[in-house]
Amino acid sequence: MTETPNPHIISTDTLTGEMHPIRRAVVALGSNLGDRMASLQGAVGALADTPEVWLTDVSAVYETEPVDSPPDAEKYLNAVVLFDTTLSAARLMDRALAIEDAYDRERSEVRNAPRTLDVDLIVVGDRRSDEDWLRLPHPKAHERAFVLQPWYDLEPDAAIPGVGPIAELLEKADRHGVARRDDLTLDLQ
Ligand SMILES: Nc1ncnc2c1ncn2[C@@H]1O[C@H](COP(=O)(O)OP(=O)(O)OP(=O)(O)O)[C@@H](O)[C@H]1O
Ligand SMILES: Nc1nc2c(c(=O)[nH]1)N=C(CO)CN2
Repeated sequence: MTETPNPHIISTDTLTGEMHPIRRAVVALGSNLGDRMASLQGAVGALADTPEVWLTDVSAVYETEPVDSPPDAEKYLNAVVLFDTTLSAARLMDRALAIEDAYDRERSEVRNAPRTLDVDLIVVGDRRSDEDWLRLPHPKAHERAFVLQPWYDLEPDAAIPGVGPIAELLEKADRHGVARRDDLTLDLQ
């Protein structure tokens, strides 16, 4: 793992010249197709290798019943990754999509079709966005136990900006079918 930088660092985007302060980000990973652990670990490694991204923590792995999915969908493995970054949310979104593509993610017309890898941006500092290509905070994170539970394990006092503390959200969420797999672990790298 790379060392977390001084929190007062501000980086200048080499293309746009924009200045970005360092921000905390939470990314949720999911896989229910192929070698699920290999995809999740690959995504953690790819995030760790991203310039201007400094991983701070990776959660336990949870095996979860598919939510809002086709009837034959297999169980997911889910985890969350926490990091500091000076990248803009737009660049993080590009990076998330590129990491999914690197793990053979197919984009199907079927809603919530099985996928080798899903990389969702949950929060990026207090950035808000309501564009189709970038919604922040993630519009479904507040009701998804497969996101809230692994995040809560790492940061019980965290909150989703503009929504509320994750401890309260988790109490209201349906935790059925969300099982911690202590036999599976992801390396921070
Ligand atoms: N916070 C976000 N995280 C990830 N993708 C996002 C986000 N906001 C918008 N998107 C857009 O959503 C598209 C990816 O949708 P995808 O098919 O992966 O959604 P999904 O993961 O199936 O659904 P869900 O949003 O329910 O998790 C991308 O084009 C991406 O730009
Ligand atoms: N358990 C679980 N269910 C899901 C998941 C997921 O990651 N885990 N992702 C989905 C689409 O993003 C739809 N349903």
